[in-house]
Amino acid sequence: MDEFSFIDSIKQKTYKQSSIIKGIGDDAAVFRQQTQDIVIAKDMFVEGVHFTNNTMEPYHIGYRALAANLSDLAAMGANPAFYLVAIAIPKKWSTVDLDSIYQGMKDLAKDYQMDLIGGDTVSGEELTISITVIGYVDKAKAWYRETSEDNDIVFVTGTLGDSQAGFHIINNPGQYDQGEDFLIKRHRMPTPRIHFARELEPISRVSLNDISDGIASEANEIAEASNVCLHLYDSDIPISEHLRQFPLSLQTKWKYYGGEDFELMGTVPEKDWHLIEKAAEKTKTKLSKIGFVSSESKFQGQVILHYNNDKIERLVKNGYNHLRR
Ligand SMILES: Nc1ncnc2c1ncn2[C@@H]1O[C@H](COP(=O)(O)OP(=O)(O)OP(=O)(O)O)[C@@H](O)[C@H]1O
Ligand SMILES: Cc1ncc(C[n+]2csc(CCOP(=O)(O)O)c2C)c(N)n1
Ligand SMILES: [Mg+2]
Ligand SMILES: [Mg+2]
Ligand SMILES: [Mg+2]
Repeated sequence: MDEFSFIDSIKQKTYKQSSIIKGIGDDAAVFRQQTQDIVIAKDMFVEGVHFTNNTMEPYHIGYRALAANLSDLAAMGANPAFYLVAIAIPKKWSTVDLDSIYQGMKDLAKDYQMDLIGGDTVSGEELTISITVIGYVDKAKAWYRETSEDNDIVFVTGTLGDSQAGFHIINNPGQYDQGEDFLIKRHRMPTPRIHFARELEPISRVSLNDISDGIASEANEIAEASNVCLHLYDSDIPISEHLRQFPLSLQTKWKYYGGEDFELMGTVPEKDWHLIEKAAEKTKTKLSKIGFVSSESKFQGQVILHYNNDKIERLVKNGYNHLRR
């Protein structure tokens, strides 16, 4: 295999998006846009940091890398259209492995009619994939973290902590007999909540964030950006039945600080709560009300956790942090 036949092998023969003018094959891609706002995000996926040859098969590497990127488009409310893939490939990876990585991306991209329109290929020491995703929202309909207000309802999709539980099971084989496949799949093939997020478009205001580093981190990002306090009820944080087999200390650690669940959390005015419920119903997405927003100055920019016994404490930004030394 050489670089050019590799590129040829990943190139789509046809494109699904009608706005594409030039896809793979020149110095850059070209698409034409007139009426909507364009949303762009990038996330990297690195061997030894996000996966090892023990935690993921090549197919999962591609799937999970694109899923994380799509999750950011979901958090903006965007409709995905294009992706570009830069990949650094160590010598030990075979053509078959690379095909599987791209098949993982392709299968997920198909669910959203996305086209691969470019990228870059280099050799490297660790497998590294950097994806850029591009999508659209109606004019001025992207959802931002800084729009949360007093009395909003705080919500989250899905269940939290599953991905880290799956990661733990992969690393401790044979020790758990319940929900193994479910939890491991949540780690390897998370579902970006695009369909749910797209249904929110009629709502006047939603503050939205995807959960890549753990809800403790993402809830604080909304609180800080909006200068409000997010109050969360510990007993309302949704976890799967399979997470309950683990010691409480691990359940707590994973649901708040685990990350890589790629669920969405956000806040919405009380009057629009029924619209969020409708979006969840229509897209068969699990939805939980987990708290409320206050603007009291004492707790501005903070997240407060409420326990059943009326005890409260600050939930600090202790999620996954790449640069914490
Ligand atoms: N090295 C960088 N250079 C330029 N901008 C960056 C860089 N790293 C992050 N950003 C920007 O900083 C903002 C926050 O990025 P961050 O990666 O924390 O968000 P995220 O993708 O939602 O989280 P995660 O990476 O955990 O999925 C985004 O606007 C992102 O584009
Ligand atoms: C081999 C291996 N070691 C550790 C982890 C855990 N992990 C890596 S990155 C991340 C947060 C999200 O990253 P990002 O901020 O880049 O989206 C988490 C929880 C893993 N998945 N695989
Ligand atoms: Mg990022
Ligand atoms: Mg994000
Ligand atoms: Mg991200």
